[in-house]
Amino acid sequence: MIVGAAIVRGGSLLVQQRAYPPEVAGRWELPGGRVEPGETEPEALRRECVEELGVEITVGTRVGADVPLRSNLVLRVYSAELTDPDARPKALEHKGVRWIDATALDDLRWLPADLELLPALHELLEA
Ligand SMILES: Nc1nc2c([nH]c(=O)n2[C@H]2C[C@H](O)[C@@H](COP(=O)(O)OP(=O)(O)OP(=O)(O)O)O2)c(=O)[nH]1
Repeated sequence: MIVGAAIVRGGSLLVQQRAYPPEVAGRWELPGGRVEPGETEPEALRRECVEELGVEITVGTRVGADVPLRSNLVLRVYSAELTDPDARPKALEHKGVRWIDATALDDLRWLPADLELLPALHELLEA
């Protein structure tokens, strides 16, 4: 299971730009990663956000349907907020991070699997 966090603040979504591997470097994704043995999905998201962004998040509810990835993996997204709304997420393992509003969702060069999440992300940001 791969989990992703749709972190929203004031109508904007936090996105991060992959630095590796070369095939996908420069493409955008949601913070997150693999759920390790013994972790719950929210625990994995909180760990990944500390590792990738240096921030604590509060995990909410599921966003969209599971997206199948290669080799028996699926991507499952949860809504989230910064626990401290004034925290400044940093690109610790990525090329960059950015807050985008709903109008920018469709213009980003996403990882291919994330395109399936766009309707649900629109709904989340426009709610
Ligand atoms: N974090 C994240 N991964 C995504 C998204 N969309 C998508 O296809 N993926 C894929 C890319 C990777 O193949 C996989 C997550 O790998 P990762 O490298 O971020 O995870 P990780 O830190 O746990 O690393 P590893 O143990 O797999 O090396 O999921 C997304 O929006 N966010």
